[in-house]
Amino acid sequence: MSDSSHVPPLDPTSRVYVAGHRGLAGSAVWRELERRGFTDLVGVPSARLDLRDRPAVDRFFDEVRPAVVIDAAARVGGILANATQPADFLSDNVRIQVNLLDAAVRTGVQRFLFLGSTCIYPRLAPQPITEDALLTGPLEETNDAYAIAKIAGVLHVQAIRRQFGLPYVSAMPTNLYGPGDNFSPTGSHVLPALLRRFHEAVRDAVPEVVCWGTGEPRREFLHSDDFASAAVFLLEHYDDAAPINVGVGEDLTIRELAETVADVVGFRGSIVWDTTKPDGTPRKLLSVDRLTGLGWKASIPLREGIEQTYRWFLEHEGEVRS
Ligand SMILES: NC(=O)C1=CN([C@@H]2O[C@H](COP(=O)(O)OP(=O)(O)OC[C@H]3O[C@@H](n4cnc5c(N)ncnc54)[C@H](OP(=O)(O)O)[C@@H]3O)[C@@H](O)[C@H]2O)C=CC1
Ligand SMILES: C[C@H]1O[C@H](OP(=O)(O)OP(=O)(O)OC[C@H]2O[C@@H](n3cnc4c(=O)[nH]c(N)nc43)[C@H](O)[C@@H]2O)[C@@H](O)[C@@H](O)C1=O
Repeated sequence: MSDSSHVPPLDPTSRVYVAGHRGLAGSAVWRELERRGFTDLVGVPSARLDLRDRPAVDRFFDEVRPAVVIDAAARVGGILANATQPADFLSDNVRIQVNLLDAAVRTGVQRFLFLGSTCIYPRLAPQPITEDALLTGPLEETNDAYAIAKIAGVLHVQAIRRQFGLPYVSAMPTNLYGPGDNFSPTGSHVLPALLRRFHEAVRDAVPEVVCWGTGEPRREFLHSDDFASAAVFLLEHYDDAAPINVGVGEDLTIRELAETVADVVGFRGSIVWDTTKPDGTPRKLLSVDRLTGLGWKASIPLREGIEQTYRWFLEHEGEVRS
């Protein structure tokens, strides 16, 4: 297990490259680093640096020479995007992470945080899911291609530790939400999708909202600001080959989530379940014992986080990703 005592604190003047700094997780990590006084942050939009382009990534690392890399860049999407574009999810994510990790090793990056996902764990893993459930059973079919890419990333980090002795680590966030999320009606995750759908139903006086699946699956949700706090904490307190779960350790049904979102948004109509859409994994509640054992705990209650994200959505409705 990790030994926090030998992880040196991050120097706030060191150059930190946040890959995917405009995304949900990356933008929150950026804000957290700024809040903690980091003065040399680097971020480049995908339109200027496509991380699938290996020569471009190599040139970027040669020029910029970051000391620390947080990899929050990936092709990311909800259950439908994953199920319908598996080749893109596998190919893009393998290329992005391989290019970043290889360039980091080659140019002497000191610390690297790779972000996986809870979908790396078997579909029917015992609950709550501990980190040692990895590779113990079959994956959930709706996101197996994405999961295999992420598992390759975890193994790549472990191989780098073995071969080069570098203190690179992997974190497995549970389902995230927050300001700057993707609110696409078909491509996004459930929480932003429902915020938007219920909001539009209220706005347009529609009496009925359709949600996907049976409503029975259980999910856990972590606010992106909490995630960012954990990410920086891990860079300073975690140095182990095993991936570490990042979550709250509590879940709810999708039906309960829909009712909460409806209440926050002020929707008083009926909720209908479209069972032609997939449920996905029945449950993926994380064990967060390893993380809490190091001294970190989530602090934003779900209802409060949803209210805050809805306020953000209202202020940015015209510019949200869709
Ligand atoms: N959201 C969630 O619920 C969860 C997310 N994760 C993981 O966290 C990480 C961040 O996810 P999240 O913030 O939600 O995702 P987002 O979609 O919000 O952000 C992803 C970022 O990756 C960048 N990106 C994508 N493709 C490329 C590319 N080819 N070249 C350069 N940059 C690229 C995008 O940059 P740009 O904006 O410039 O186009 C974007 O800002 C991912 O690794 C994801 O797998 C893990 C568990 C749950
Ligand atoms: C983070 C995680 O995200 C994905 O896995 P997922 O947890 O299944 O994610 P989801 O948020 O899309 O769905 C959660 C549940 O919610 C239900 N649901 C209801 N109504 C809507 C809806 O309107 N949109 C969506 N997307 N889901 C809906 C939906 O049917 C499912 O039962 C993978 O990309 C995976 O690879 C991954 O890592």
